[in-house]
Amino acid sequence: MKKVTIIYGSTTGNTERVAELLKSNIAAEVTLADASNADKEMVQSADLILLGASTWGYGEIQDDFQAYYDLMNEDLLKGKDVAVFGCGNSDDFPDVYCEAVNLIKDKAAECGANIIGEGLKVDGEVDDNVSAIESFAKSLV
Ligand SMILES: Cc1cc2nc3c(=O)[nH]c(=O)nc-3n(C[C@H](O)[C@H](O)[C@H](O)COP(=O)(O)O)c2cc1C
Repeated sequence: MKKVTIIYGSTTGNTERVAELLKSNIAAEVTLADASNADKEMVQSADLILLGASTWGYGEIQDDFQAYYDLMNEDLLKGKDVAVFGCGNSDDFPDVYCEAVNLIKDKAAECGANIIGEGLKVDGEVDDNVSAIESFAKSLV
């Protein structure tokens, strides 16, 4: 069975909930970790890594994930398959909607990761996006 590691940053719990829904819907052995508890081994041992964060401030990466983002490098990610996800709000922040997802994807690509798909952006309430989250999960493995 494939090994998938999901690393997320979430302030009010929305991206955490998305990460849990992804875990439930991916047919793989899944390790789930908050970015503040993530370690190198869980990335090295995974066939696919999902990196997720919400966007705060004005187009900024959620705080816990920002610290992880700063540590992302070639040594960690070169040649690894990576997909990205995150929560945001397009009504209130149309110009920087889910910008964290874009920033994480760009940094992972710069670090030599193979980016899988466009990623998943969850707009507003998680409950309104469950079927899109399930479809994204199923598209990955
Ligand atoms: C002060 C504040 C700033 C925010 N800034 C952005 C933003 O720049 N872009 C965006 O798409 N969403 C923004 N949001 C919406 C959050 O990303 C959204 O509520 C998200 O679901 C939070 O996810 P979390 O609970 O995983 O942290 C902001 C929300 C607040 C309250």
